[in-house]
Amino acid sequence: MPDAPIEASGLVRRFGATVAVAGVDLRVGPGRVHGMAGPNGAGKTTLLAMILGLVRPDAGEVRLFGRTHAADGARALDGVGGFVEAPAFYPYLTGRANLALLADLDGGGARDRIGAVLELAGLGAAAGARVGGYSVGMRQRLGLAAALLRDPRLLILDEPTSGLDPSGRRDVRALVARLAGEGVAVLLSSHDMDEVEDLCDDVTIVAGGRAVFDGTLAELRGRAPAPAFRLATGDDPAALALAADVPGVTAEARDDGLLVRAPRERLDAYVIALGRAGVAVRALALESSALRGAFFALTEGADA
Ligand SMILES: Nc1ncnc2c1ncn2[C@@H]1O[C@H](COP(=O)(O)OP(=O)(O)OP(=O)(O)O)[C@@H](O)[C@H]1O
Repeated sequence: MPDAPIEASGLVRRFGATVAVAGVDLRVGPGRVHGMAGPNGAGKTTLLAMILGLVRPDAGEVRLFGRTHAADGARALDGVGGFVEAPAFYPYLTGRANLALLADLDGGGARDRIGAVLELAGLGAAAGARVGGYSVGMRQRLGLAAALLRDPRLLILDEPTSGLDPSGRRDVRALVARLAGEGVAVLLSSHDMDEVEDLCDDVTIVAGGRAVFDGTLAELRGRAPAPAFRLATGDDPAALALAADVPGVTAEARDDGLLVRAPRERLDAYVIALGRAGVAVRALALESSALRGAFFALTEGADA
């Protein structure tokens, strides 16, 4: 069996008295999109930085396609592209010139790929403008273009859609899905469980420097509590009483209506029961998705 794009075990990293990462294992297979989610300060960026060889672990080992930073030096990053935190560029140079500098450092065929990666990242039109004038989203796109210059088989992205507007997020998600379809392994961190749900095959949820969940998206869904909905009716006390009669549905009164927890098919039964009982449904909106519920259940109370 060929070596996995990422095989990391027992990773630990301290900063003074702070234990940023307290013993994490991670495996990412080819063509998989692996999400790393967790609250602020959970240790996501430190983990990605250790995997990219930017931060040295106090304990544990990272193997990228079987190579280690300690034994293989810069060669450990052959076939690996990515960035942690916001990607940095020269503001007085154009996007294209910044990529040309990086391509010269990388060598190989990187120079020939500049035009193509600018297009892929949706920056074709802005390639000739100085980076100093770029928006946060455009810098993010340039970071992605830079990561793609290396024609990676493994892409490591720290919050790649932060700072992007909805259409930018959609573009980046489509690009990640397309690359994964071509066999590229992608490890990305995200605060957005909807994005993780949309994009990822596998998920590691980190809290307080530990992996509190590591598995497939389907397994995470299996652990998820029922989603929550906000419900406004013509008669909340009657609706509350009716909820007790529908199996699988729980409801509680809130200042602005009711909060109802139920799997979707049970929710349908409840809404039909409300109609039959003459209770008007004025508004029904998703408050928290099942996956967000799982995220909160796993990370609440963790020392993050
Ligand atoms: N260079 C550093 N020096 C000191 N402490 C650090 C350093 N880098 C990270 N930390 C600390 O390590 C912990 C984990 O930080 P990290 O940035 O890895 O978390 P994160 O999950 O990426 O958070 P966020 O979602 O806010 O980006 C935090 O308590 C942070 O303050």
